[in-house]
Amino acid sequence: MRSIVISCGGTGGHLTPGVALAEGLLARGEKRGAPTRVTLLISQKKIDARLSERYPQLRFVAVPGTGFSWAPARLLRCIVSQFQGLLFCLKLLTREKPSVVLGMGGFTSAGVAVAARLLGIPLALHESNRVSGLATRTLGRLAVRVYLPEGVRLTGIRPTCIRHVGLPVRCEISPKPHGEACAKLGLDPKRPVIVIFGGSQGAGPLNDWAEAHWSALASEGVQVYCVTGPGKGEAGIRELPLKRGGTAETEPVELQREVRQTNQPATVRAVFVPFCDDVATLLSAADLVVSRAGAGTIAELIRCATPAILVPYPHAADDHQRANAAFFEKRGGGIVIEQSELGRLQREVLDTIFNEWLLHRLKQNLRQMEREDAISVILDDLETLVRE
Ligand SMILES: CC(=O)N[C@H]1[C@@H](OP(=O)(O)OP(=O)(O)OC[C@H]2O[C@@H](n3ccc(=O)[nH]c3=O)[C@H](O)[C@@H]2O)O[C@H](CO)[C@@H](O)[C@@H]1O
Repeated sequence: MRSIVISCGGTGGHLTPGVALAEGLLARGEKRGAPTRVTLLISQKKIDARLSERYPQLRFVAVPGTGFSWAPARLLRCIVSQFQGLLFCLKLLTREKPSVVLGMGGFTSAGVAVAARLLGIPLALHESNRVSGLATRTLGRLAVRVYLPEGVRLTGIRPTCIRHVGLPVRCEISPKPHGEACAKLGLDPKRPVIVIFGGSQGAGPLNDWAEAHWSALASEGVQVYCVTGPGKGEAGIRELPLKRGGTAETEPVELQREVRQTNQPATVRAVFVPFCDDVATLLSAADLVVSRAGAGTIAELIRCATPAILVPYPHAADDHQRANAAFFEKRGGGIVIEQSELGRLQREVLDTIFNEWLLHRLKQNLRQMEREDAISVILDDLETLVRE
């Protein structure tokens, strides 16, 4: 394949699978001595800039465009910016002449998909969620290939265009030794760790829950590591002194300056950070994760075999997070709690994190869940499409 344009902007959940495919293409090109020119289209949102700066070896281009909304002012902004995005993509595709365009869903896919169609460039779309998004539903008819998660159907698309395949996960996401991961995060590997993770934007209700409950968890000896999301929550380290029996006192102590070097810290710690650049370490340190049910997070939990309690975002488009979470629970990777039921989350966390048999069982199930290499499946298929 000479050149490809991958549209993957808007959220971390769209961008990181695009990065995973781009890394796969670069590796293939190097092995074959025939590099593919990869261009990743992202949005102008801060989260895209934050994530993409970690991959200087890849070529990112920010494209105009905002998400769809029925609110009149935002709808107008969406129409104008999508038109600007279409003009931008027409110019870019005319210049680049890619062999294929791949859209990973989301609002940044619209302009480039229409531009590809107008210029006669084959278009493929990838859907990561268990309910197809607006972009896949509307643009699917323009595509020669639509990749859907296992068992997901989409009406109005020719069945011969559909391939079922999972979410491409970046090569850096793989399980690391638990002790090393804890040490990297400043946590004690001998004590249970719960990670709270709200996806690329963070989740206010999960952050609030972590603030309200970290000291109760610490008093049971459980450490908390909460990724609040950029611009959300209050970063810092909170600690409770240890009692003799190993559980903590109930009065928090301030420990913002000192990071203890000993293997046996005399306190139980809760760490709050706005963003995490090393998700493999984060998930490898966790005995249990409490998170939103974004497709990206779920695929990474599976890759690292980390059990989770999922709290789906109740306002996600077409309620796709509930569908993602239900599938994960059905496969035995963890359990689902509704946001309206956060009152029982502490009990669920303690019951699960101290139940070694259950954690072991969930890990075993997670290891059974990833059966294929999504990157190879998609890249092989795209190469076939281009040859045809
Ligand atoms: C609120 C909402 O509608 N979110 C959607 C958004 O996901 P959103 O971006 O919120 O979350 P996902 O869980 O899908 O993916 C997040 C990605 O960002 C990375 N990351 C996140 C935080 C961090 O500190 N560091 C970091 O690297 C994660 O490792 C992961 O690769 O798109 C997904 C894919 O269509 C959907 O499934 C989600 O429902």
